[in-house]
Amino acid sequence: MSHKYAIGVDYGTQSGRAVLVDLTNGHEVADHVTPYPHGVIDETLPTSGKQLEHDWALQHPGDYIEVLRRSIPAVLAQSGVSPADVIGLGIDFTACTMLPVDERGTPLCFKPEWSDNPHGWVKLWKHHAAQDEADRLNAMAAQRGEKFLPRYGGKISSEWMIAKVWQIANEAPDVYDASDLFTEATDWVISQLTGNFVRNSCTAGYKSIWHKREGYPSSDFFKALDPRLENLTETKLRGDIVPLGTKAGELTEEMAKLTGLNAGTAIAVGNVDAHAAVPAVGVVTPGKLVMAMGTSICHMLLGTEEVEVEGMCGVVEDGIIPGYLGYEAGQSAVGDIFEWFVEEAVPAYVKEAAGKEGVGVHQWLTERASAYRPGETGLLALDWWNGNRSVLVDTNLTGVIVGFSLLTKPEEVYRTLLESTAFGTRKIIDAFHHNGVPVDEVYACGGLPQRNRLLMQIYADVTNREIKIADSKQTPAVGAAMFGAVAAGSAKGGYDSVVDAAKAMARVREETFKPIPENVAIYDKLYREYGELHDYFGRGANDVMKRLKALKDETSR
Ligand SMILES: Nc1ncnc2c1ncn2[C@@H]1O[C@H](COP(=O)(O)OP(=O)(O)O)[C@@H](O)[C@H]1O
Ligand SMILES: O=C(CO)[C@H](O)[C@H](O)COP(=O)(O)O
Repeated sequence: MSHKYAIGVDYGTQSGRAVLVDLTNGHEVADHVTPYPHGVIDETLPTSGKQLEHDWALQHPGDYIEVLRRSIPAVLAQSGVSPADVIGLGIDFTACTMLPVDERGTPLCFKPEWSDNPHGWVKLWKHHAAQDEADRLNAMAAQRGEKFLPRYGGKISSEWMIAKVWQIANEAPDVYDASDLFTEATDWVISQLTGNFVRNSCTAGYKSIWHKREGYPSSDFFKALDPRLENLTETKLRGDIVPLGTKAGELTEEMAKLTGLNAGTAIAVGNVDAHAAVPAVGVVTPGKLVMAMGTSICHMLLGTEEVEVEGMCGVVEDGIIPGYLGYEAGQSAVGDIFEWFVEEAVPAYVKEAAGKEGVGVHQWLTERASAYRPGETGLLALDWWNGNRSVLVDTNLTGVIVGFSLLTKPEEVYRTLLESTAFGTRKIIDAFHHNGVPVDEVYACGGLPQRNRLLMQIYADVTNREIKIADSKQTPAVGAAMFGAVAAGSAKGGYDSVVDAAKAMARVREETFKPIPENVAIYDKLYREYGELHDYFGRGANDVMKRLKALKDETSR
């Protein structure tokens, strides 16, 4: 049998990337990135220029197809691999990134009657405008003692499906009525590739409160939330829910023309970006935390028992690797915080100096920030620029920096922001480790470990753990390709399980980041201070962040 390949497509926040992977060794033969033509839509609708409210984040579903149209032919051309040797394709996506579609699977925003209604569009994972609905859902679930709540760390996030669907029902009942299905974008793209609509158990479990043994919450619960939602799960959330690695179907003739692949190529069911990354770094057993580090961080961990951990995003049986409980936690802004600083808060002289030296602003700041020892800036920050997604689970929390003086330099602030995200990660690691889900090893993948060594050293020092780095530029995409190979199966030159695929294809670099004992000691002290601030602002001692946000909403209305 000739050499076989699979393609993985990773749909990130700002772009989609395709990787063509050699199935014998996981080698990335070719990759190609397509920035979304419409990017993240958070100010105005591209159709009419209609203004969006605060906390909205939308996407254009056509951009997802554009990624297939541009990036798949590009990797085929770059590699020279024959489409006949590409036996499978898998995708992974941000989540919960959801959209309403009609009976034919057409996104409502493609239809003239809905294109000017923001609720007809894709709500991106970081759309945070359904916080009211999430709060009411959590209060009702707690009051009724719903068994599902502890599985999600005690709180369902406003980023997830039910809060987003309920927001649509509340703010745009006509869109709600016109929607035949609400679907994760990952399942929608797969339905476009294969002509079959199936839901994957990963997003259903983590984002739509579905449980392998118990199914969705009861219709009584949904009725108590809102009578309109009573039959939601049998109607607008209907659809077979199938495990990761299942073959969703085969590439249609139409999509074969668009992508240059052969019709009939095996297509795996959709997956989530961070979850797909886990087998790609070779993690198929418990005790090993995988951090997918980019715009945000998702922390992924396998366990053998269902344990309740404060603020975790969720625990789902078979949610990452079949046979294990998959735990997820996360920080909703990490790279996004650094980007905010670079775009919005550095003085002009920094940009000029970086330009003169021919380096990016991140690199300029990082080089200077590296000259400081831990504690030397006198600064400490809370990493809540986009709310808090784990432990506190509250999108109404905001950022803080303490310790400014007239001598504070931009590179010190940048370093402090890097450190704040590492403290956020340590909170999550501690929550798991001290509650029965051990974290013995840490792995990192995603864009950040490739770009910023200082950041990775800080994470090793703050967590006091050695960090192994994925030997891949596009780890989730490689993971998605592995699932594509599993969908194809060994008879076609793929694999029969993702564990087999990981054994052959996963790769980490030889170089690791090891904690430096003197840094660990200082960061322990700073982490205690971080904990004080965290609890003071985050656990109700001082709700100033929420009052400011409410005032902002009131005055800008
Ligand atoms: N040198 C750098 N140091 C730290 N962060 C960086 C650097 N360069 C880019 N970033 C951040 O990386 C993030 C993008 O991460 P990436 O993994 O490529 O994307 P995504 O999260 O969409 O998958 C952006 O938020 C950006 O601010
Ligand atoms: O919550 C998620 C997964 O469960 C999001 O998909 C993720 O946080 C966004 O990913 P990225 O930072 O790579 O764009």
